[in-house]
Amino acid sequence: MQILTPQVFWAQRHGEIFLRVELSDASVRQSDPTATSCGLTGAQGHGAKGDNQYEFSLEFLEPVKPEIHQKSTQRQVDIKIRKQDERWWERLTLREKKPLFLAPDFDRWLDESDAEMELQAKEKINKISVESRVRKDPYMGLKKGYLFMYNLVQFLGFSWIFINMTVRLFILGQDSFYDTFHTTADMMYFCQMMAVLEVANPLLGLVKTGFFPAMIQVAGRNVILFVVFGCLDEMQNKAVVFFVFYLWSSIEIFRYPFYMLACIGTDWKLLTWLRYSLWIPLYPLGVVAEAVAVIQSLPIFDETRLFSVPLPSALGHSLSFSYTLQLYLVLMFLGLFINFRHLYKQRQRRYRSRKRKVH
Ligand SMILES: CCCCCCCCCCCCC/C=C/C(=O)SCCNC(=O)CCNC(=O)[C@H](O)C(C)(C)COP(=O)(O)OP(=O)(O)OC[C@H]1O[C@@H](n2cnc3c(N)ncnc32)[C@H](O)[C@@H]1OP(=O)(O)O
Repeated sequence: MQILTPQVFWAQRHGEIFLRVELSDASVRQSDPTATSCGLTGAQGHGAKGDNQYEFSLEFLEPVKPEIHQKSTQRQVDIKIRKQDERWWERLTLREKKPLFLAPDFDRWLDESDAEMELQAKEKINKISVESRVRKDPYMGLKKGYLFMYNLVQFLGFSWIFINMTVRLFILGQDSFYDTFHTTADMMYFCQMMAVLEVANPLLGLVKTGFFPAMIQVAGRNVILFVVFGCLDEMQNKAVVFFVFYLWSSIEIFRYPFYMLACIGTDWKLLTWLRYSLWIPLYPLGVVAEAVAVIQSLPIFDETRLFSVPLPSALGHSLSFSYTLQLYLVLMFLGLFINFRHLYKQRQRRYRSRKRKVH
């Protein structure tokens, strides 16, 4: 019996080869696939020249995986082969001259860029279906609602402080420096007490923030606010209060709205940039302003003996709290280093992942 070659149509994607063999009602035996070739042997079916035995073999341009999916239907034989490496082939066969029985399958045909778009769309659908399969946290809405409200309250509080100080600066000029504490301290107390939640939030798994950087930030500010300014009347009308409060609030009026938008899955480019860039000048300036406040408070603590630790008479009268603050000054710069590194990494991570998303 004469053995004929069937008409074979082909198309490709980055990861697969599709072959459509024009053989109806075929009983097909697949030739043993190798890493670089595939075909059919002894296929009995109805082809272009009627009922007959058909076979073909193709030597591929690049290696393929040995497992082959083959399906014989009333109209045709479909063969799907996976490529060894997921990349676009410039042609199907090793030999540049295409065999006469081979033609493009225009029903499946895509050029490289269309196939890439199809791949991206598939990946997107897969991602969505995986996400929807992951069990939803039943308290997600509650958590997001709480975080949104927290950030909103902090945003309003710090905006009030910032606007109040800016307006007073315009109206009173330098004179406004000296009564910053009396006009804004209550609101600052409120905001900074609330900020303790920022240490609790990562512990409760509500946000991905590192516990340690948040603790350094909140504890560092609260020592300055409640101990250095809050406990010493003499410090409260010093100009340094203005600079400390102004630097704190300048970052927070951008950080909290950024978090608010994150809670509702939104991201404004400019706001994100401000949140991840403003700290570069503001954080060191803030720590310098805080250090000036601590240094100015040292003689006052020495004089007033506030928080001094009584010592046995052989060792002297008492140990001034200013020694603790001198140690704190060293910790401040250590804290600055830790948080500066943390914020730098956060910035890198944010912009690296965004770049990856764009490409
Ligand atoms: C006895 C005491 C000892 C202590 C000794 C310590 C010494 C202290 C020295 C240090 C002194 C510091 C004093 C401070 C001075 C100043 O503040 S000066 C002014 C300038 N300051 C700043 O710029 C700092 C601002 N602060 C911060 O950025 C943070 O507080 C941080 C903890 C330092 C870092 O923020 P972090 O949250 O880690 O980074 P993010 O990238 O923003 O967040 C991570 C992810 O978590 C999400 N998230 C975080 N919080 C919230 C929230 N409230 N609501 C919703 N979502 C939140 C955020 O969206 C991120 O998610 P992804 O984007 O999905 O990653």
